[in-house]
Formats: sequence, C-alpha cells, structure tokens
Amino acid sequence: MGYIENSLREIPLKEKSIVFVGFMGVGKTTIGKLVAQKLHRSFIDADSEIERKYQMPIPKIFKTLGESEFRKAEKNLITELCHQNLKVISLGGGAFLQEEIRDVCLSHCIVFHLDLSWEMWKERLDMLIETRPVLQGRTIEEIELLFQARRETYADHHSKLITDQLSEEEAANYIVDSLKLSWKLYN
Ligand SMILES: Nc1ncnc2c1ncn2[C@@H]1O[C@H](COP(=O)(O)OP(=O)(O)OP(=O)(O)O)[C@@H](O)[C@H]1O
Ligand SMILES: O=C(O)C1=C[C@@H](O)[C@@H](O)[C@H](O)C1
Ligand SMILES: [Mg+2]
Repeated sequence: MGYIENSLREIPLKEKSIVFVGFMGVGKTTIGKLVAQKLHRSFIDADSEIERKYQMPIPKIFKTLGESEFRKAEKNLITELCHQNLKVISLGGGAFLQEEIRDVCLSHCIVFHLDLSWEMWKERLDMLIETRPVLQGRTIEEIELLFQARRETYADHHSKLITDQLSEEEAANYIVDSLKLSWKLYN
C-alpha cells in the first residue's frame, strides 16, 4: 500500500480528502460538487458553511462583522474539515492566503489548484461582483494585480488544472480520472 506521510499519522492516499483552491470564480464550488458526486463522497463548500453558521450571506458578514471575523471562521472551519477523510472540500478564494490553512490542507489532503487565464476569468467578473466583496470598489487593473499576486499563493498544491478549454463537466471528469490513476499507481 502506498502512503503519503504527514506530521500526524499516515493516511492512505485513497482516503484523503480533496481540497479545491484557486481564485474567486474559477469553479471550485461547481466543479468540486461534481467531483464529489462522481466519487460518491460528501461535498462541503467552506463559504456556504460559514454563511450557514452566521445565517447571512458573505457580503453581509463582511459588512456587519468584518472581514477578520470571516477569516477566523474560515480558519477554524477548514482546520476542522481537513482532519476528516473522504470528503471533497471547496475553499473560498482567499482562504489559502492564511498560512495555517495552507499548512493543514497540504499536510492532510490532496490539494487541487483550479486555474483560469486572466482573459477567460475577466469574462466572469460581471457575474461575480455582487457576491464577492473583495472584488468590489476595485478597478479592473487592481483586480488583475490581485489575480496575478494570488496565483503565487495557490502555487503550493499537489495538482493543478487549467480549465480554459473545459466545461464544468469535462473538468470534473478530468480530475476524477487523474485521481483514480494516482490511486492505482500509488496503492
Ligand atoms: N469550466 C467552466 N466553464 C464555464 N463556466 C464555469 C466553469 N467553472 C465554473 N463556471 C461558472 O463560473 C461561476 C463561478 O463558479 P464557482 O462559484 O464555482 O467559483 P468558485 O471558484 O467557487 O468561486 P469563489 O472562490 O468565489 O467561491 C459559476 O457561475 C459557474 O457556473
Ligand atoms: O477571494 C476571497 O477573498 C473570497 C472569496 C470568496 O470565495 C469568499 O470566501 C469571500 O467572498 C472572500
Ligand atoms: Mg465557491
């Protein structure tokens, strides 16, 4: 049996939870949900869990409680989730900026970076702006700088997929196939 070592105990590769990271709007939630269905695993979206906990949408959490409260909740939730196996977890776009979140995800789970070119991503801006407070009040040039800067953070991952040419379904199928192949090779 092949195992990847981590600091606490050895978890068989096949049982590790899968975590999706990447910039806002790249498809972590939609593709993560499809991957979970295809692998018969439960799906957890970190943003939705936080909205459920506070009983308000994210823009309202940012407005009334502040971004720092949201980031604390994000860290506590993701740390707890990463200690559970056999899940598919989609993070919020800013979660991986916290070092503790990066560390716990990378040591306990399989981290997939979903990426998109800037040219493709900017076509989604209008659809995203209302529900993503981090994008609000910024010029397109500022958003591009944020997009490029954050790419460096997501560079810490186990696997990456550029989805420019892929539908949500195709991306999910590709991820499932590549996971199954690595389980076969390393188990
Ligand atoms: N491969 C794709 N092709 C076309 N549209 C896509 C693709 N992936 C996602 N989308 C669309 O982009 C939008 C944003 O996707 P989604 O909410 O999954 O992003 P996210 O990465 O979870 O964002 P956030 O970090 O803000 O949570 C959705 O409307 C979704 O249908
Ligand atoms: O990129 C970010 O900082 C965020 C992304 C969203 O998924 C939400 O987690 C929230 O709007 C913050
Ligand atoms: Mg999402």
